[in-house]
Amino acid sequence: MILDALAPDDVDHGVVDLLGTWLPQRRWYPAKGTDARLSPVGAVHLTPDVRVVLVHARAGEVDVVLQVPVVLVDGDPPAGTDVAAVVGTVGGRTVLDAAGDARFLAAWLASADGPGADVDVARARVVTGEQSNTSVVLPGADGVPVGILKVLRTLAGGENPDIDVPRRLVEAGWDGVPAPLAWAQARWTAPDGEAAVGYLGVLSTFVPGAQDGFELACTWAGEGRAFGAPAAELGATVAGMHAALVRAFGTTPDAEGGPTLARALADRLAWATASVPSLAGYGDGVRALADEVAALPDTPARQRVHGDLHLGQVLRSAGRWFVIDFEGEPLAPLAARVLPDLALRDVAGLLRSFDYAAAVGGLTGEAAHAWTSDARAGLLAGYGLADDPSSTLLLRALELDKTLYEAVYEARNRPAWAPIPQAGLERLLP
Ligand SMILES: Nc1ncnc2c1ncn2[C@@H]1O[C@H](COP(=O)(O)OP(=O)(O)O)[C@@H](O)[C@H]1O
Ligand SMILES: O=P(O)(O)O[C@H]1O[C@H](CO)[C@@H](O[C@H]2O[C@H](CO)[C@@H](O)[C@H](O)[C@H]2O)[C@H](O)[C@H]1O
Repeated sequence: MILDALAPDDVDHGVVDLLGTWLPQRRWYPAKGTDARLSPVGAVHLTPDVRVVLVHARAGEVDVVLQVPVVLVDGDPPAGTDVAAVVGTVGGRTVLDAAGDARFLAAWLASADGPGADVDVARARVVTGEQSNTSVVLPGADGVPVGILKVLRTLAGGENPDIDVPRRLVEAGWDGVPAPLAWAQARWTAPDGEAAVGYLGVLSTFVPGAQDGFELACTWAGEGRAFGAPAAELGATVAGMHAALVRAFGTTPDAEGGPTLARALADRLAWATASVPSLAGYGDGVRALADEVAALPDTPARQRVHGDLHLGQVLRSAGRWFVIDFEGEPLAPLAARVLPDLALRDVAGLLRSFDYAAAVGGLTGEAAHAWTSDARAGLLAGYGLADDPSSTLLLRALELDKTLYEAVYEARNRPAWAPIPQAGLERLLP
């Protein structure tokens, strides 16, 4: 079922007036530090008291439709209401942030598609700490977590790889991804006046006792503990994911694979240099490697891939790996993120992560080299990568491509970590 957003009414306008001060305090708000213009584009009424207000936010380069679910209660907030959940008052009704509210969660589940799950919405717990969306853990009647609902904060019409790809992987019989249990889609009028249909969120199977792969690797690196064994298991998991992606989406032969990748590398260099001009110093090295790649007689067929695979996108639980977050590189346009690509791009992403884990774990010099070499060897062996010159060259080119992306990502988001991709560039282009 697709939920239709109604045209904004007085309540929606009143809610949006309150959001000017409330939104900038949310971790997921993408226009922090700006004086964004906010206007309602519509609202999905899940019940008379629960609605999802869709808000157009514009500030500089930011031009997005945000999802703000709210619950309206008559009069003052009920006793025991978390003050952080109170957005304000509209027409004598209190407006509450609904993300973790049982009334919203029950209404959402009742409107969603998919197999569903038996959960106790009264025991919901909002996950703190992540940034781009809001995740809510939903336990069963016994209090044991069953699912995790991701409320997407920035809405987009069309396919959403973070939901569509796991759905297709599960259909293809792969169990290395948390299975989507319920998903909700809405139809709204986009700010350009066109109708848009897109996902509001997804409830996925909760992975119990999950450890974030990056935190795990950093801890092991910090303890000087070799990561080769879990890395090998991760390699096997990624190989299984790639095989399932082929079953689900097929492959696209690419007779021009070498020149295509060489052009992509040159484009990446130009893109990265535009943001971080000092990267121009690596131009000759990048171009030389691109020339080698362009001359490759053939490359593997292209297929759907994860697209932004790194250790922060994998969870480890009871000796198994699970892959999450299939949305691709957040800095790339959606159209580019859903194109078939080289499966080795995902392997290269994980190789880069080992450099990060070693650095964040505090390893330097020979100790860092030994730790990453062991993890790299484990991953490649587990993945089953042929040890031939063509694969080695492709992998090096894809690692270089990712490292250029990371140099821009770190310059924009975490300048203190910029030395990590910088060291990667030195290693890849000696
Ligand atoms: N299926 C799951 N089971 C258990 N924990 C999960 C699951 N999916 C996500 N998480 C936890 O929630 C966090 C945020 O999930 P993620 O998909 O990365 O959200 P976002 O897109 O907002 O960054 C993850 O880092 C992980 O710790
Ligand atoms: O997780 P996202 O999809 O938001 O990906 C972005 O952020 C990542 C950082 O959170 C970034 O990953 C880089 O840092 C990781 C350590 O924090 C490291 O493990 C990765 O190898 C490294 O690329 C990712 O590039 C970016 O798209």
